[in-house]
Amino acid sequence: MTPNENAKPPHAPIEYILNASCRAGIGIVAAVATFLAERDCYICALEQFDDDSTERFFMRAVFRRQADSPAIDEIRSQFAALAAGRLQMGWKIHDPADPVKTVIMVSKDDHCLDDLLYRRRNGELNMSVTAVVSNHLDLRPMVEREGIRFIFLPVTKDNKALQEARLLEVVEETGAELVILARYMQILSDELASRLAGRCINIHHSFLPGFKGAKPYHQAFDRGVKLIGATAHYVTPDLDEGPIIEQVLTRVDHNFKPEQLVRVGRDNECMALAAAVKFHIERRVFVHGNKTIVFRGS
Ligand SMILES: Nc1nc2c(c(=O)[nH]1)N[C@@H](CN(C=O)c1ccc(C(=O)N[C@@H](CCC(=O)O)C(=O)O)cc1)CN2
Repeated sequence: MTPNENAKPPHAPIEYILNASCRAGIGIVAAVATFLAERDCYICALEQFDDDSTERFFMRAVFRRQADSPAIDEIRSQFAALAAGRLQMGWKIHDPADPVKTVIMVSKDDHCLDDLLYRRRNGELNMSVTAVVSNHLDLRPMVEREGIRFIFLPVTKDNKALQEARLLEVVEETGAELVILARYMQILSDELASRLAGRCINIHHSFLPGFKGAKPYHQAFDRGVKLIGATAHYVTPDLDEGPIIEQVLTRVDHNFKPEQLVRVGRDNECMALAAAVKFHIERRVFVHGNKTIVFRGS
């Protein structure tokens, strides 16, 4: 059997991810590093960012517990005390070994869904897909072939609220932490978008701000663009206006026919969405106002 290059080596030490943010100031990194060192924890990655405009500080630390380290829940409760003190920190310690429970929403286009499921299969995306929800039946066979639950929720002007309530039930009953709009072609209501704030990622078929609405690549052809792109962003009530997580661009020129632009567009969408989902799952993304801080690592 060919070795899976993505597979983690057996007995890889357990790593935890600390995400924290607070008012910028002196000694924050030192305080966190000292806290971890005093508990015999080894910091194997640390990234931080100071937003001068809002005097806000953000950090992502990856650390390993060692033989003499307290249990992780003990570390969490002890860190709560530190964070509640002078630092006044918002924080969370994640166990990256836990697959992120995810609901994927699709309409008729299959390229992003297919790409995400492949990357899940090869271990690139540590997510467990609890359901695929669609307003069309086109992709049911490919989803059920993967052994994943397919939920058909056709949307009309009259049943939109009911179907959105059903979607929220699916998210809650499956414990989904993430919703991915993988070319889902219905606009989520303000209420649903707000309920899913910071945990719903959409792929937009252009380099935002760009060509809105139908046939963006034909609009690109008519406009004679030299670059085409795709944008993965968190969903907000404002269509295509959510915090951008990742963008992918490809240089094109006058030789590209519309169908070729569509093909390049599909690849861009898959790459931008997969990268954004990976950053989210690896706890590399902070939302700050209507923007993101993404600790991409080395
Ligand atoms: N609240 C939000 N919902 C959605 C967003 C978003 O940014 N905020 N993004 C869209 C995806 N999308 C572009 O990326 C998009 C999808 C659909 C439409 C649209 O006009 N849809 C029509 C119906 C079309 C159809 O049935 O095929 C509509 O909803 O009336 C625009 C942009 C996903 N949802």
